[in-house]
Amino acid sequence: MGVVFEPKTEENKAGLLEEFLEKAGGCAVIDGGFATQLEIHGASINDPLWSALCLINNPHLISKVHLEYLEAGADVIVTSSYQATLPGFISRGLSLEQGEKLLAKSVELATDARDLFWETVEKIGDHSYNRALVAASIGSYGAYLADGSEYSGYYGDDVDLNKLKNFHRRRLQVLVEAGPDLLAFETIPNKLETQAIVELLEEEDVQIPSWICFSSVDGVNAPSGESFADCLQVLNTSQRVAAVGINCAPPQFVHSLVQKFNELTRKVIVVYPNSGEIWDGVAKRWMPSKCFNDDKFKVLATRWRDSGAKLIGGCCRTTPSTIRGLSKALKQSCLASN
Ligand SMILES: C[S+](C)CC[C@H](N)C(=O)O
Ligand SMILES: N[C@@H](CCS)C(=O)O
Ligand SMILES: [Zn+2]
Repeated sequence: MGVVFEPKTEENKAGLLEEFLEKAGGCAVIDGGFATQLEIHGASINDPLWSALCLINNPHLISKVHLEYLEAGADVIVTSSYQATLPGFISRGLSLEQGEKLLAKSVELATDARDLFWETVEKIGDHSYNRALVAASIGSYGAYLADGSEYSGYYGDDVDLNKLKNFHRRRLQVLVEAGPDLLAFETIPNKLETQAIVELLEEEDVQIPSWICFSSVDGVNAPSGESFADCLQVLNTSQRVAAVGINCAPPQFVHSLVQKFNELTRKVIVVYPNSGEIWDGVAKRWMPSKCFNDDKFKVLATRWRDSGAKLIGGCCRTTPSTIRGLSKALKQSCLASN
């Protein structure tokens, strides 16, 4: 029988992630590529809103994908809000209020799927699932720009700390209000945005634990070329950041980055790389590169776990099948080491 995790009150949310990990046996599984699985089901997301387009025109598909990842063994599911932004929705002719409702809906779709799935498996009795946590996705400013800059870290000379804080503020408030268990800042590419997030979490007195994940294109530094030592120094000062790591970078970079992060932080380390394909921000498609199939991904994942990562999943171009294999491998290795 898996872990049943009691909902937390405002005052004791801070330790939620650590407690969850402990009860789950030391490591937990995150879901896989969300937009990828929407596309596999036929969603057309070649749009400035990318996967968030489905919040407008296909919310049922979002629920279906959440359920598929839960069934595959995800302990944490990430909402469909990666590229859901208020300016993005407004530029499609939606009102501010409609945009805010869509953001809240992204959390509601995930929590409803989690609750429905849990109700179903509880009836089975003997199962190995944990009651999943819902992490609200907050994509970087570069994701909103839809120009590939989440992989370059170059936002232009007119983008300063205040502009980034103002970009993130209202969406953060609305997502927090919707009541997810965690906040997942994804594909952060530079130190300036890291600073903006840390300051914003403080200014908004956010009680929900966050993870902050960077992309990486060289396997050594943040995409901007700034060192992870510099970026993590900013994060280490924040009590509100529970976990730090890497998402949507190629799998072959992850092992050495986990080792590096072990030296740079005492926070939980989270990794969910993509399949190894490279995003072409101009052509807006994934280019084949050193791709990792599910079997290779699974083997690497146990290595990431052995080197200290405690939250492990997949990002773009990974699927429920990737997560199923990874979940089996990690849960076996968690049990073996406990
Ligand atoms: C994680 S990337 C593949 C998301 C899509 C990108 N921000 C774009 O809109 O082009
Ligand atoms: N949570 C997002 C991240 C894109 S990089 C997704 O899986 O689609
Ligand atoms: Zn990704």
